[in-house]
This record gives sequence, C-alpha cells and structure tokens, in this order.
Amino acid sequence: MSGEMVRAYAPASTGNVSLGFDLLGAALKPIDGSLLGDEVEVFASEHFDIQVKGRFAHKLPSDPKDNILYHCHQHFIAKLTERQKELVPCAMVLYKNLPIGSGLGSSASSVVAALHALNSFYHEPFNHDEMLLMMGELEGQISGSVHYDNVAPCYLGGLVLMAEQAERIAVQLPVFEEWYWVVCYSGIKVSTSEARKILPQQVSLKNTLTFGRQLGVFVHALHCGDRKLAASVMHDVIAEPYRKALLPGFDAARQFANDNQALAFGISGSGPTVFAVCDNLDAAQRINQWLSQHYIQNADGFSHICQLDPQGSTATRV
Ligand SMILES: Nc1ncnc2c1ncn2[C@@H]1O[C@H](COP(=O)(O)OP(=O)(O)O)[C@@H](O)[C@H]1O
Ligand SMILES: N[C@@H](CCOP(=O)(O)O)C(=O)O
Repeated sequence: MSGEMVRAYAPASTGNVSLGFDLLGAALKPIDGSLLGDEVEVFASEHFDIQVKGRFAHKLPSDPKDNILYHCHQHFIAKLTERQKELVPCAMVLYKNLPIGSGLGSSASSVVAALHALNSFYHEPFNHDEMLLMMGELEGQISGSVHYDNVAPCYLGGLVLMAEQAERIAVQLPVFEEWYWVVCYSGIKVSTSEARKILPQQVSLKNTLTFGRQLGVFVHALHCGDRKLAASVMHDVIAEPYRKALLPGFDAARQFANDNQALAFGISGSGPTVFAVCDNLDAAQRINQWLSQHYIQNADGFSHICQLDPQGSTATRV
C-alpha cells in the first residue's frame, strides 16, 4: 500500500439561525484561532478500520459500525463502485472534537469531514451538489429527517440558504463580516431527533406568515447591506417556543444578551448551544464571559466568540 493520506477538517455550524428553521445555517470559526470542528484522515490500507480519537471520542458508540463514519464510507464506496470498479482500499481516523447532541452540527461535521476526505482521497469523483446530496442523506440517517442546514454551511462555508433543487442544493448568502457570533455550549446533551419530535406538525397561519416575511426580509437585508433590518427579523417562531424548555437557564441568558447590546439571541440548531450576535467586540466579550459563568452546566461546556467561517471544510493531501 502507498503512504498516501488525506486529512480533512469540517467546522462547527449553527442551524436555523433563529429565523430559517431547516433552511438557513452558518459555519463558525473562533476568533482566537482555535479549531472548532471534527477532523478525519483517510489512508490506504488493506483492511477497512475506523479509529476514534479526540476530546469527545469517549461519548461515541463503542461499536465502530454505529459511528456515522462507517455509513459514510459504505455509502461513498457503493456510489463510487457504480462508476469505477478498481478501488484502492482505505482506513479512517476520526478526531471527534465536537460534543455530541450540542447544537453545533456535530454529526454533520463528522459526515462532511469523512465524505470530503474520501472524495479527495479518490481524486474528486463527485461534484459539490452530488456531495451535498450524499451529506444530507447521511445526516438524515442520524437526525431523523434530511435537513441541509448543518452539512451545507459546514461544507461550503459562510451563511447558506437551502434551495433544495436537484442541481442547486444550497446558495451562499452575503454576510456582515463585522458581526461576532458568541456560541455557548452548556455541556448537556440534547438529541436532535428528540428535539424534532417535540415540535408540532402544524404551524399556525400567523406564524407561517411571520416565518415567510422574516426569511424574505432577512435575505433582502443581507443583499442591500442593511444590518439593522436583518437583525430585527431574527426571531424563531417555529422551534424556540417548544425547545427552550429543554435548555436550563435559556431565558436568563436571553435577558442578559438583550440587556448587553446583542442584536439577536437564539438556540443554535436544536440546542443546548445558544448564540448571540453582536456588532462590537466589547459586547461579545461581556456576553461570552457571562454565558461561561452562568449558562455552562458542567465540565464539557465551553463558550467561544466566533465569526463566520468563509471557507467551510478543507482537505489536504499529506
Ligand atoms: N461521528 C459521529 N458524530 C456525532 N454523532 C455520532 C457520530 N456517529 C454516531 N453518532 C450518533 O449520532 C447521534 C447524533 O446525535 P445528534 O443529536 O444528531 O447530534 P448533533 O446534533 O450534535 O449532530 C448520537 O446518538 C451519536 O451517538
Ligand atoms: N434544523 C435542525 C438543526 C439541527 O442542528 P443540530 O446541530 O442540533 O444537529 C433542527 O433544528 O432540528
């Protein structure tokens, strides 16, 4: 076997961004330069194998077949074998850096890092949309339904709106580069599939109209650079009213953020991570410090001041 290896990194992401349930998501990058995302290595090997390392490795199922990486590999190789018969076999290592059930797109990060690394290892047989379709399908196996608001920003970078058209799964939106996104993970686990089950299947006419208006106005405001208008419509009428009951300290955290110049505050994905958007670093630091002291529940929790990660996942051949 050759010594060829690919290493991929896939950033944490925030799904929904309050106003775009399942339709809007953003990739995150801590401003202090720390890595907030999973990494996957793929290398040539006679026998397929998955090793799991990293801060949150011990929280994953012990059977490698229950790791989403196993299913990513199976799925990718099955698709590739339809086009190419002779394949160099490989093995994988996952550095599980993101907490599971955190609202930071943890499973999406593993899926994107794994599929990006595999695509790069096998010399890019699949294009961006084919990759996104695969990523959505794999993420859907875990969370209970196909939604792209974590995998798409994680893969493409920036702030991403789902188009869900056959040849245009997602579109990147303009961003306000000076916005800071404080993200605080409390340390408890909230299962995405459970947090989806508690949502009602029907949405009232009033909330449907609010949802449509907010999303339309937000996209317009991004395109014309109107920060105030964009921030004014960042309210969650779909999930937050139900999910906040799963998040101890949520109302106090929102109150502090609102009283300290946050432009917006909400649940990241299905929680328990919360996010606050600020347009100045002083306010972001104040909120970050308060959340670290008051919202975190145990030693697994953490808080970061982030900006949006414009690059998304990366893969390097080493
Ligand atoms: N590589 C992986 N990364 C994250 N979760 C994984 C992975 N492999 C399997 N899982 C399982 O998938 C589920 C992910 O839970 P979920 O609430 O969707 O997490 P998140 O919202 O953080 O992506 C957990 O039951 C976890 O054990
Ligand atoms: N749109 C999804 C996002 C889930 O994000 P996660 O990071 O909690 O997996 C939802 O709100 O269910």
